[in-house]
Amino acid sequence: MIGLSTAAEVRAAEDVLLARTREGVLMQRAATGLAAVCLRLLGRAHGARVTALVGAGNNGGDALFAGARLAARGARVTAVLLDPDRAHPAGLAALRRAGGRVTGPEGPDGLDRADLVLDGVVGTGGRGGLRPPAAHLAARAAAGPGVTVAVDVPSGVDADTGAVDGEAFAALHTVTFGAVKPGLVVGDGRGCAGTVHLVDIGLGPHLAAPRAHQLTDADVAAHLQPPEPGDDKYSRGVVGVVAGSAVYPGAAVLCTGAALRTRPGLVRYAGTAGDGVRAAWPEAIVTDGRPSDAGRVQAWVAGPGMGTDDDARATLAEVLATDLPVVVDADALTMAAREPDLVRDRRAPTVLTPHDREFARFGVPVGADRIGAARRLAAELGAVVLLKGDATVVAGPDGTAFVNATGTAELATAGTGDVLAGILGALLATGTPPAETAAAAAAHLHGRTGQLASARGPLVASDLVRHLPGAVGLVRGSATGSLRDSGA
Ligand SMILES: NC(=O)C1=CN([C@@H]2O[C@H](COP(=O)(O)OP(=O)(O)OC[C@H]3O[C@@H](n4cnc5c(N)ncnc54)[C@H](O)[C@@H]3O)[C@@H](O)[C@H]2O)[C@@H](O)CC1
Ligand SMILES: Nc1ncnc2c1ncn2[C@@H]1O[C@H](COP(=O)(O)OP(=O)(O)O)[C@@H](O)[C@H]1O
Ligand SMILES: [K+]
Repeated sequence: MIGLSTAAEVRAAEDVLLARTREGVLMQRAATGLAAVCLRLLGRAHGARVTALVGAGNNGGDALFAGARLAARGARVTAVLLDPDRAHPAGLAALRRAGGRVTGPEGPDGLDRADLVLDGVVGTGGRGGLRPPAAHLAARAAAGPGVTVAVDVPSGVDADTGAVDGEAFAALHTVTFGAVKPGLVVGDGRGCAGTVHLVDIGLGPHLAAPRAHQLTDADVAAHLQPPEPGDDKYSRGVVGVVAGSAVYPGAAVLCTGAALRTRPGLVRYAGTAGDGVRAAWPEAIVTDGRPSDAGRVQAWVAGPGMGTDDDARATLAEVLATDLPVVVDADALTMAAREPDLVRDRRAPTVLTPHDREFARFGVPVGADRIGAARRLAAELGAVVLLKGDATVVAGPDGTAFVNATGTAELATAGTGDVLAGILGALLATGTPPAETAAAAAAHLHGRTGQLASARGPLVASDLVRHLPGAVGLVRGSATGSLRDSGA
């Protein structure tokens, strides 16, 4: 798991370490790591043109020291000081000693010819969007030829939430120190950060346990283990699906198929799309009756394509009245938003899977802080909230959060959400991981499946179902690979 630490958590750990190390040691560690990534990106130092945008705080200090290291190896470095009187004095002296050039915000900045642009305007000390001279330089850097590299956090991005209030630096790479900040992987900040490189500056032992994480293939593989000799179809988790309708059988077919393809134990379907499900998935056990006619299950998936009429409402209420985990998706979300007590009164885990418009039906729009929004609704309803999007966020009622690290924009097509609901049902039915972890694992697997299914071109939702076994194998396989890589 990759921990996501807030700016305050990083600062607290830095304070402990600063008191125990010689002055400037942490900044040197940061600048050394930063310069090493820049060298890798440049491929050579000698003759490379580097422009560093330098603000008045320690973030600017990192950029100046890294610039000094690059200049010492023969790079032609220009530091653009946004506030010349307040630039980090030791960093500035180091850059000058190494032969770097220094100019002001209106001076010859070299942005039109740079091979690499360092953004050291602001880091974790930043508030709000970039102000005029910095905003103008950031826009020129984005339009210019240089590889854009943000120091710690792209300037203008809120490190904790990923919110961008106004202008921000658009980086192709972000070199971040001590811990990955949530704002680099979620919301608008994710788009500004590009590829994130983590530099270890020794904060690890002093960091508070993070309240947000990203799962890796290895984490998810632990929930996708192959069956053992003693397993039977029941022990692998029995999923119940209430979805689709006679008019719209597609959602039921996709959801049932996804549950079967994730963990082929047993899937029971109850509803009015039974004929479609029977035709597509002879493996499923289908009843045209109510959920209580379906037989015993270990988790329910409710909602995709089921409608919101009185009959659908009664079906949803029946499922929610059980003491089993329930995925509340699509039409079931619309009904739950009308009657939140249906969810609030439950004791068994409930996972709500809204996209932004469905989320807003619960009263407040998502806004720029996606983790905060998911946490708020999760706490209010005592449920797990899986907020779909470019980087899907999962939050539990206790504030535990996950940001998904897999996926592709090719998933923005009808029916892919129905597939996610089916995957999630399959993972919940075994009852082993906590519901928020199961939800995060489902989002991870769904994203990997999207990547696999779109490797050669656009995907439709049924392609996802077809590629699920391959994606499960891929996640299991790369987990084994990463264990080997680490020498375990
Ligand atoms: N504390 C430490 O020991 C370490 C800090 N490090 C670096 O220090 C950074 C934090 O440094 P600081 O706390 O000095 O703060 P920053 O350097 O992030 O920002 C503070 C400065 O930015 C200005 N500013 C704030 N918002 C702005 C905006 N929207 N537009 C333009 N200017 C704005 C402020 O007026 C202030 O001068 C980290 O992000 C990291 O890069 C690293 O060197 C590692 C060690
Ligand atoms: N731009 C995007 N980038 C990555 N994933 C996306 C993007 N847009 C949508 N997705 C993913 O695709 C799925 C869409 O689900 P949903 O909106 O419920 O679709 P539907 O209701 O048609 O099934 C979600 O898992 C979401 O995270
Ligand atoms: K920065």
